[in-house]
Amino acid sequence: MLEVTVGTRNRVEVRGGRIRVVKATARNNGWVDVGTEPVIVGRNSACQVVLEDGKVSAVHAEFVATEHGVRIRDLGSRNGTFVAGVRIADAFLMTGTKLRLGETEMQFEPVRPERITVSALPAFGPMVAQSPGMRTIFEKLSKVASTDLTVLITGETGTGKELVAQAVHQASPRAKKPFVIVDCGSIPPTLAEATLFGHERGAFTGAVDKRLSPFLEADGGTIFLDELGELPIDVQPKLLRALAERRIKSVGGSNYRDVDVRVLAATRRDLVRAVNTGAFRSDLYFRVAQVKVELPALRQRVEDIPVLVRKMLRDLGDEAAYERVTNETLERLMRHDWPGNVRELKNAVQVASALCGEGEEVDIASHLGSLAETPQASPTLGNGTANGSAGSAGGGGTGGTFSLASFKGRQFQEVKRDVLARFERDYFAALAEEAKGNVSEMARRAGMERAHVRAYLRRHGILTKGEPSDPE
Ligand SMILES: Nc1ncnc2c1ncn2[C@@H]1O[C@H](COP(=O)(O)OP(=O)(O)OP(=O)(O)O)[C@@H](O)[C@H]1O
Repeated sequence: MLEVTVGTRNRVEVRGGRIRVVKATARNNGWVDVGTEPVIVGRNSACQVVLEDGKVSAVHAEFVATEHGVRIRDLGSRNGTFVAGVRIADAFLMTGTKLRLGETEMQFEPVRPERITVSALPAFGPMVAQSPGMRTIFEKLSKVASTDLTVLITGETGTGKELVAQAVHQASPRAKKPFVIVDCGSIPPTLAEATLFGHERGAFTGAVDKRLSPFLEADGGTIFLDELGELPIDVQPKLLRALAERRIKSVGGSNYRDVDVRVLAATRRDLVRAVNTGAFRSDLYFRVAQVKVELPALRQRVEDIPVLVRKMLRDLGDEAAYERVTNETLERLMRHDWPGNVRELKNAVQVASALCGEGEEVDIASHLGSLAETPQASPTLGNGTANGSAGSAGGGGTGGTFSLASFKGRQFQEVKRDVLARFERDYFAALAEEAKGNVSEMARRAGMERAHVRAYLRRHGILTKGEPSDPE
């Protein structure tokens, strides 16, 4: 059994370095240290190292200290980033080397001694981790939580961006005030301003009622701007002004109102790259990214899997079941590539825990990918299958029966997968009917997150036509 470390603040070693411009003009010609906070180099005046070079992009490259050395990442620049004469997208710098950005030559050297020790925390709010990367993030979050700094959280789907935002709010002095989520990805472009800042009755065709701004709903608390990268470009300057001046005016309103909110934002998109393509305003980017938190994909931190599994079983009220998760299962989980990240793991743990009998092995590895968008499952079960219908092993709302004869000669895991798929389809079809297709209501009744419910609906082709009756 792999052991789980749950303890107090510990130390993590990262390898830092320093960079300086050796040729061409730069506002800062001295050495700039590269630590665990990213250093952005580019032409934009908000960059930490500003290069006055027409061949350099607004935000060109980023440097940050990691356990593997200083990571240099090209941020989608037009003319590229070169390390020792080789164009790179992403690289780790371990030894002194020459860099070129546009026509500017730079130099990198590792710090002496090479390793910087930073504090790290094994947990933050409901989140747990074992990997040095996540523990360093928890340490950073624990420091910024008490401030009013704006935090930009990035990461693939299911890495925990919303959970981080909630945890920061909970750990902040604003915890007793509202936490309001605005999903910028689902705002129709024409309604973006009215959705963000509210509108008066009759302000435009269709504005039959007055609508309060989420900034006012969150007064004294925190607003979480999810999928910020999807915000239409024409509303971006208005958001920037609202953040800078801390006041807003509703569409059709005549007065500004002061707002007291802490802003957290998240995006799956690489926003800094969107700055270079012109899809996202650089001034808004730097305003929102006062603190940047980049959540690694689960496949990049597989050592977190055992502690996550244990925590998930604990949340399900059965931490003792961790003893029934074999090393083989954990190893299989660690080899999986996790397209759905922690959400996919949580789903597999929930299903495995629900299906395993008393004292049986918790077979999480058999339920991987159950959130992936796969075509309809279970071709061999239910009504109209080639198999007879002797005996029933469940059966659901759509009236099919599972054929015991169809189990014969087939491997246990395969049959179990089929039965489960059939159960999922019947369960969600019945739920959709009951909740009249309202995804929020379905999520409430099922005790699941909306994203999960949507994934199951898509997987089984239920309400695929844009979830028409879902008012979200
Ligand atoms: N470190 C963690 N510890 C425990 N649970 C976690 C952790 N990270 C994520 N989760 C769980 O994984 C699921 C997905 O997390 P969340 O919704 O925050 O992801 P997200 O990055 O916002 O996803 P998306 O981009 O798809 O909206 C949630 O159920 C959350 O509780």
